[in-house]
Amino acid sequence: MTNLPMLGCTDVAKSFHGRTVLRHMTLSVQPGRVYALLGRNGAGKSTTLRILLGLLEPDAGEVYLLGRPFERAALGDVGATIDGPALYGHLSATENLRVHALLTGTSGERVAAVLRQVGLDGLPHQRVSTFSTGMKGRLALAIALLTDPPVVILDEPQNGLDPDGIIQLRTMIRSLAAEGRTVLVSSHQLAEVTQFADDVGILANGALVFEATTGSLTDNLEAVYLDAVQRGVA
Ligand SMILES: Nc1ncnc2c1ncn2[C@@H]1O[C@H](COP(=O)(O)OP(=O)(O)OP(=O)(O)O)[C@@H](O)[C@H]1O
Repeated sequence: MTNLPMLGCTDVAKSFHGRTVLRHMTLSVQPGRVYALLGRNGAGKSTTLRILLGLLEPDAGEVYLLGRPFERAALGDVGATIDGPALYGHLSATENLRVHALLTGTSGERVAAVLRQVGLDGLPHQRVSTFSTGMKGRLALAIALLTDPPVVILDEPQNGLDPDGIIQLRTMIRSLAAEGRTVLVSSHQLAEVTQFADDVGILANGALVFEATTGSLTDNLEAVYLDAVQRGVA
C-alpha cells in the first residue's frame, strides 16, 4: 500500500441511468503539484471531482486521498469549489466567511487573510446577493481556502473572472503549490492552464486519453487537446 497518490483514483467507472460517463478513469495528483484536468463539456470532469470528494459513489474502482484509500474523515483536509458553496445573500463576504469559520471550527483570524488572498478585502459591507458571478467565484475560493487545507480541488475556477481575476487566480494557484499543497483544477482554458499547472490530463470517452507534464509539452496544448478528444471519441 505504498506510493498511493495524494489525490486520485484507479479504474473508476460511473454511469447515470444506464449511460456510462466514466469507464476506466485513473488519475494521480502528486503532492505539491498542480494538475489541470481538461475535457469537453460533459466529458466527466465534475463527475470525477465529485467522486474524489465523496459526493458521488463510483460504480467501480478505487479512490485515494492523502496517500491512503479514501476515507470520509480525511475530507477535513480538502478545500473545494464545486457546485458553489451555500452563500448567505443577505450577509457580507466577511460575515459569510465567519459563518463558515464557525461551522468548521476555524480561527476567525483566517477570515481576513483569505479575503485578502482572493481580492475581496475592500468590500466590508456589501451584501453577497449583489455580487457579480466573478465575485461569488472569489468568495467560493475564499471559503475553500479558509481551513488552510493541504489538498485543494477547484472546478472551473476561471469561470466569470475578469482578466485581473484570472491573473490573480494563476498567482494564487502557484502560491498554493509553493506552500506544498496539492491542487486539482478542472478547466477549459487551455492557454491559461499551461501558465499554472505542472501536469495536464485530458479526459475523453470516460478515461484519461492524454497526460503530460506541462514542461514536457513540445506541441501547442490546443493541437494536443483536439487530437486527444478526437481520438477519445473515435
Ligand atoms: N447526477 C447526475 N445525473 C444524471 N446525469 C449526470 C449527473 N451528473 C452528471 N451527469 C451527466 O454526466 C455527464 C458528465 O457530466 P460532468 O458534469 O461530469 O461533465 P464535465 O466534464 O464537468 O462538463 P462541463 O465541462 O460542461 O462542466 C453529462 O452528460 C451529465 O449530464
